[in-house]
Order: sequence, then C-alpha cells, then structure tokens
Amino acid sequence: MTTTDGSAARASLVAGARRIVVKVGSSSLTTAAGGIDPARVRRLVEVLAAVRGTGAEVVLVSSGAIAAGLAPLGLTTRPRGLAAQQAAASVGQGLLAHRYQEEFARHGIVTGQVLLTVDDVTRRVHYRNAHQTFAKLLELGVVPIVNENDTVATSEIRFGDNDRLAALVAHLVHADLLVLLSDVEGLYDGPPSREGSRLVPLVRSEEDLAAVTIGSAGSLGVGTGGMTTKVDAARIATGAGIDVVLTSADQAAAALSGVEVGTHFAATGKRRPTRLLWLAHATSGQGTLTLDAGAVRAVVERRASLLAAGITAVDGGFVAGDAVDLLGPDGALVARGLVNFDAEELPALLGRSTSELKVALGSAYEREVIHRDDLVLLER
Ligand SMILES: Nc1ncnc2c1ncn2[C@@H]1O[C@H](COP(=O)(O)OP(=O)(O)O)[C@@H](O)[C@H]1O
Ligand SMILES: N[C@@H](CCC(=O)OP(=O)(O)O)C(=O)O
Repeated sequence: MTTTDGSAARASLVAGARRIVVKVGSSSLTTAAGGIDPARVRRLVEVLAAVRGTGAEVVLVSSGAIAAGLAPLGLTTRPRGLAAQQAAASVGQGLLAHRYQEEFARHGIVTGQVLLTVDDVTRRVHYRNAHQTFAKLLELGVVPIVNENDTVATSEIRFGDNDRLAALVAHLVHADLLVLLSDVEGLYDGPPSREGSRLVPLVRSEEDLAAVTIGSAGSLGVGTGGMTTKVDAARIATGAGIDVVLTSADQAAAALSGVEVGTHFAATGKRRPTRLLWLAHATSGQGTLTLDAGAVRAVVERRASLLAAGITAVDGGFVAGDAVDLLGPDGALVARGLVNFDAEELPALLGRSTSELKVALGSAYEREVIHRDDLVLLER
C-alpha cells in the first residue's frame, strides 16, 4: 500500500539521512550449496556506491560468513555445532570481505573490515574504541563492513544474529537510518508463505505489531534470526531515535532512493548510551544478584549505584565487567548492570557498608558493586 503522504515522507526521510547503516542477511547473498553469489554482491554494491555518490555515508553490516564457508569445507547445510559454525565463519569471512573489497574497488571505494563481539558494545573501553574506529573510517571515506566476530564469540557472549548487531551499530555510529535487507519484501501480518498475508507498510508503535504473526525463518536454510530478530532490531533502533526500513535486497535500490517499499518502523524514542542499549536487550545476564527492598528502591527510584549493603544473594560464575541480572526480594527481574567484582569476591561483602569494607579490606573494596552509569532498568 502506497500513500501520497507516505511516499513524500519516505522520500524526505531517505534523502535527509546522511549516515546510513545497511544490513544484509545471508539469504540475500548466499546459497547453502553455492556459497557467495557474486552477482548478488555486485548488485548490492552498485546500490551502495550510488548512495555514496549522493554524499551519504554508508556502513554495511553483512552476514554470510558461515554460509560462504560451507561449500569450501564440503558442507551443504549449516552445521549445528558452534565450533563447526565458527570454522565455517573463519573460512567464509575472508571470502566475503574479499568479494566486497573487489566490488567496491570497481567504484573507487575502499572498504574496511570490522568484526565485533558483544564486549565491544558493552565494556566502556571497547565501546569507545569501536566508536573511534568507525568515526575515523568514515572520515577517511571508507565503507566499514561489519560482522560479528563469529570465530571468537562463545555461545554465552554472542549476538547470534546480525539484525540486533546492526541496530547497535546504527546507534554506535549515530546513524540517521537503518535499512534491513532480507529475502522478503517487508514485514507481513502473517508468514509470507501463508495465503492472504499482507505487507505492513508502517509501524509506529507496539500497537501496530499486535496483529502481526511471525513465522520461522525462510526455507533456504542459511539465515539465522528470521523475522523475530528483525522486529527486535527495529525496536532497539526506533526506541533509540533511529528510523528503520525493512525490505528485500531486490528492493534495495528503490528503498535507498526513497521509494516507499517494504516496512517503515518510525523512530519512537530518544538516543541512549549504546552500551546500555545492548544491556537492556541482552537475552540474560551472566549471573544474578538478589537485592533487598531498600536496594531496589535506591536503584529503581533514586537511580543510585548498587552497593554491597543491599545485596542478599549472589548466583552465577561471572567476573568483573560481566552483565548480571538484578532481582528484587520476590525474584522479579528489575535491572541489569555491569558488575565491578567477580562472583567469588562478593559473598564476603554482602550486607556490609562501603565504609566498613574500606576499613576491613582496603580502599579497593570501597567501590560500588554496580555503578549507576552501568545500570539499566528493565520494564517487564
Ligand atoms: N510475519 C513475517 N513477515 C515477513 N517474513 C516473515 C514473517 N514470519 C516469518 N518470516 C520469514 O522470515 C524470513 C527472513 O529471515 P531470515 O531467513 O533469517 O533472513 P536473513 O538471512 O535476511 O536475516 C523470511 O524469508 C520469511 O519467510
Ligand atoms: N555472523 C553470521 C550471521 C548471523 C546472521 O544474523 O545471519 P542472518 O540471519 O542471515 O542475518 C555470519 O556471517 O554467517
């Protein structure tokens, strides 16, 4: 469905976007049997080069490493085990980066590879480094090509899908627009294979998603997240003030020239620090801290740092810097934060004030268990 107002709004949204993150899924670039499809990569790069020609900056988040590595390893389907997927990604990522490098070079554009782990958008120092690297690459006119660093990520610390990674990158680089390219024309109100499913052209709020049914991922067997992670990614980005357009790779040229194709998820919220954005959307922490009622009030109502005095129980094998879930006395999840102590250090500190800890154990123990800047409240 195209509307006169909608098409004018879309045209100005895209024309006004000076920094665009484009995410392309495995299913749009590769086949399980044949690996990378050079013609598809070429078409995508032609579109992105044209966007660059308008003066906009482009960051490409590309999946496809695992799918690209299957054929050279004699595999025809995506392996189930993490180690085998990592091996395939290790083989495929080089092939993928090389393909892009050659195609962009035809347009006189230099590419740079950026492989990210969850740590890079959560830990403060890594986050700052990643931010600076992107800023410098863009300043130099380079097109950064991003993927998850699959070969070193473990199952506990994986994004697992590039849709949410793309939303976090869009926020990290302060993009104006996130374009998610898949093998379907957009979000449908039911699985596209089901007769009668209709394209949803505009999502303004959760209410517009209420009637949408999301099915499993496509039939090609190379994509991972399916539509669920794309909608999650759209929620992350729009909640952080970034508009999202979801459409098929075949419609990339139209979408990026402002034609009203696919689904537009309209920006709803304001920007938030990216590290906390990831924390809020991480599937779970590496452990839990149970808080007494006073500590819950301090953290939730006064937005204070969490001190050892208000913690009643510790669970899990986390180390300093990990994300942990904060539970109320009733076990309800209230917040998530980056902890400043290892799990094994904490039991000796519980219920004790910071001044008491300083006297007993030294000034290193005077620090908060979770600093307020490293805390995000969870509304569930
Ligand atoms: N409501 C829906 N709207 C659109 N696509 C859907 C829906 N439910 C399930 N899907 C499926 O999600 C697939 C896209 O996910 P995926 O294969 O992971 O893509 P990618 O590799 O691009 O990340 C589509 O091929 C489609 O079959
Ligand atoms: N990092 C993985 C991609 C994971 C992923 O999200 O895939 P997809 O659902 O196709 O976007 C790879 O390069 O194979």
